[in-house]
Parts: sequence; C-alpha cells; structure tokens
Amino acid sequence: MFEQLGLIGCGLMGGSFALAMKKAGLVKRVVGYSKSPSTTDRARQLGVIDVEAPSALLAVAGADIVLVAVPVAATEATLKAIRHLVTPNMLIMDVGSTKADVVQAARRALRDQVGSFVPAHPITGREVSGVEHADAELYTGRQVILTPMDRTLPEQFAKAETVWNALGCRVSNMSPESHDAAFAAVSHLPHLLAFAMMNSITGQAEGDDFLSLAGPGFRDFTRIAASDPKVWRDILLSNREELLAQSRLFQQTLQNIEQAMQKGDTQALEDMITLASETRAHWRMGAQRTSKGR
Ligand SMILES: NC(=O)C1=CN([C@@H]2O[C@H](COP(=O)(O)OP(=O)(O)OC[C@H]3O[C@@H](n4cnc5c(N)ncnc54)[C@H](O)[C@@H]3O)[C@@H](O)[C@H]2O)C=CC1
Ligand SMILES: O=C(O)C(=O)Cc1ccc(O)cc1
Repeated sequence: MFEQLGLIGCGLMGGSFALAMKKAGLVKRVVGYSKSPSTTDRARQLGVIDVEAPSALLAVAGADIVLVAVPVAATEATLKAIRHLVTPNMLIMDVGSTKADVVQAARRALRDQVGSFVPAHPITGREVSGVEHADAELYTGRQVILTPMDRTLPEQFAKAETVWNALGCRVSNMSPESHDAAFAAVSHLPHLLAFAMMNSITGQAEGDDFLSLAGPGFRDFTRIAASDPKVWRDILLSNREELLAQSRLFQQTLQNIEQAMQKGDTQALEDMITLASETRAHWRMGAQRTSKGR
C-alpha cells in the first residue's frame, strides 16, 4: 500500500508501528530518524528501520507515509523541520498522548500543508520505552482515536483509518478538546497518582523498607510509575488544565472517603467502596459505551 515510511522517533511507539506496518505488508521500506544517532543505529540493527536518516527532513524525503512518534513537546519543531517536503499526497500522523496542543502545533508548523496531518492517539503502550521494546503486536486489537481538524484532507483521513484498521485497531474520532478531557481522567491522572504514590513512599525515612514488603496490589497500582520521564513530563504539561481539574476532583473524592473514616461512618465507607468495586468489576478495556457520556 505504501512505498516508504518516514519514521521520526524510533522508540517504543514508533518502532512498534514500523514493525507492525512491515509485518502487515503495508510498507516496502522504513527510513528512520531519532534525536540520538545511537538510537537510530540500534533501530537499524534490530531491523525496525531499513535506512538511517541524518535528519527529520531526510527521513521524510521520498516517503508517502510519515509517523511522528516523539515526546509531544517536540512535535512542533519536528513538523517545522519537515514542512518543506510535505505534499498533499503524503499522510503524516503522530501518536501523541495529548491532542489539543499537538493540533495547534501542527497548524503553526505546517501552515498550508496542515491538511496532510491526521492527529492520532493509539490507546496502547507500556511503561517501558525505547526501540528495544518495540513490538509488532503492540497495536493489535487496540483503540485508536483520530482528532481531525477542519482542514484535514478527506483522502488522508480515509488513508489513516485504513492503515490503523489494517493493523487490527478499532478507529474512532473525536475533537482534540474532548479527547484531552477524557484522557486527563483515565490516563494522565492515573500516571500522576502513580508518580506521586512512589515519591510519597520513598520520601519517608522507612520508605525503602516499606517497598521491600509490597505485594501484587502495589505492583499493579504503580506499574505505570516506571514510565519514561521525558514523555510524561511533556504529557502532564501539555494537558495541564484538564489534568489539574481531574486532580482536584480526585482530591475531593479522597477527602470524602477520609471523612467517613474519621467519623467512623461504616455505612458511608462501605457504600463508597461498593460503588468503586462494582464499577471496576464490570469495566472492560475498550468496551463500547452504552449509555450516558459527553
Ligand atoms: N509509551 C506509551 O505507552 C505511549 C506513548 N504515546 C506517545 O508516543 C510518543 C512517543 O513515546 P514512546 O515511544 O513511548 O517514547 P520513547 O522514548 O520510547 O521514544 C521516543 C523517541 O523519540 C526520540 N526523540 C525525542 N525527541 C526527539 C526529537 N526532537 N526528534 C526526533 N526524535 C526524538 C527519542 O530519542 C526516542 O527514540 C509520545 O508522544 C507519547 O505521548 C502514546 C501512547 C502510548
Ligand atoms: O502502560 C500502560 O498501561 C499505559 O497506559 C500506556 C499508555 C501511555 C500513554 C498513552 O497515551 C496511552 C497508553
């Protein structure tokens, strides 16, 4: 389907996309660029990319599909660097975890070529980063949210849907703002809490001793605290308004539970735990929404 993928950011998400595209027979050649030459070199050694490019611009030369898979704050500079080679026939996508910022960055950077850009967020990933963890199956069976702009070209949007469907993903669309509000609640806040949880324990004199005693519940709750610092620094800042609003709601809910504990209000405490327990027991990842919502 495509001749050449230009991959900018040869890490977990970009590397996995390259492997998945090759495995599905959707691309003949992958030309990759990452900020550090040793990463690009490693990506070639691992067979994730076929050719190393010395710059983002040269990774795009001759490409008919481009994936930008860098920390979200690097999106604007990356798109600016490639703008002169972007054509209306080229499909450019990102995989960034935030979308309002990315869309604004794309408008500023690509200007009259912004129609080629289809903002994308695959709802998959891991707490490990880097090309060593790239996995051809990472996207299989997962959701991908597209947040097209008014100027997104219908042909490029249709191509984006076709690519993700061919990789086994379920594709849906929403506005960048609705996307950021939802993912502040179900992705960015859980990461924030996991980071805070780890630091709140290690900040105590006996923190290391406590950690040595922790079991599977702690492991499950904190797995995502091991995520990449640069990637998550950018996400927390990029979606800070929505995330701070979610953090305030969380703190209010925590206070309600603490109050019931302080008052010894057995019934209120049990009711709150029952609500959480039943909701979590029935929740399934990626299940279609059945009732209310925005
Ligand atoms: N890790 C995850 O689970 C998920 C991450 N994402 C998004 O995917 C994007 C990439 O994240 P990962 O692949 O996890 O990170 P990663 O750290 O594995 O890969 C990022 C790569 O980009 C390179 N890079 C950084 N700045 C660059 C620049 N200015 N120019 C070129 N290359 C640059 C890094 O050297 C690295 O190779 C981020 O925007 C993140 O929000 C989206 C869904 C899931
Ligand atoms: O590791 C996990 O389970 C994740 O939740 C990964 C993840 C990280 C960032 C995203 O934007 C989407 C998914």
